[in-house]
Amino acid sequence: MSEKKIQKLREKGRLMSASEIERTLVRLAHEIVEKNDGSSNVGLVGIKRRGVPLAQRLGALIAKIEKQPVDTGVLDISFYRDDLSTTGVRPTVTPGDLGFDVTGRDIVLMDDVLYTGRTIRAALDALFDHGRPKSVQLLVLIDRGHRELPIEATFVGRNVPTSSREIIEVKLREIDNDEQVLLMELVD
Ligand SMILES: O=P(O)(O)OC[C@H]1O[C@H](OP(=O)(O)OP(=O)(O)O)[C@H](O)[C@@H]1O
Ligand SMILES: O=c1cc[nH]c(=O)[nH]1
Repeated sequence: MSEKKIQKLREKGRLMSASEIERTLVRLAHEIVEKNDGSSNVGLVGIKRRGVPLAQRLGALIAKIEKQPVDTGVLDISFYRDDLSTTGVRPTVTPGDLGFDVTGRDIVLMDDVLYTGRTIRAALDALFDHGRPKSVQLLVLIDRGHRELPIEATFVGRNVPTSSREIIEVKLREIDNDEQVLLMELVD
């Protein structure tokens, strides 16, 4: 969960190309099916924004593997973030439409980058306002370390050890009109 400050960034290198992202998602789709003994009770939930295309793509891949559709939903955590002002009046949270009933389901929550874990903490709050899943697993395309909360991913596209001056930029064609993962560095 980054602070939206203007920061100068320099590209250090490309971590994943479009085809590497695609191959990684194929592997992750197989891992989800293997861990859940199929997909009949699985529901995929993408955290807005870049978790959403990941959930849609994994849904399509799993449907192809298992030959049955997979429920896929969207979680908007904007009102659940702990970086909202603590002095002002907090908005009353009304969960938006996730897309399907999560109660009793094996939910695979997903996002592009896992860093401090604060986005996922907020997402779990938001998810449980929608219902009570049987289990929640976490999938991230990139785990860059630096956790501030006891959160770990069940499925990881790639582990990328980073320094605190580095930033991972995931670009997905549905949102960014580009498809790659870049390692960036803050410039003083
Ligand atoms: O583990 P955390 O420290 O919470 O960081 C991970 C989050 O940071 C990014 O979102 P960001 O808030 O930067 O917004 P973005 O979707 O506009 O990139 C990323 O998409 C994750 O959701
Ligand atoms: O490096 C980071 C950290 C949090 N979120 C990102 O998208 N990249």
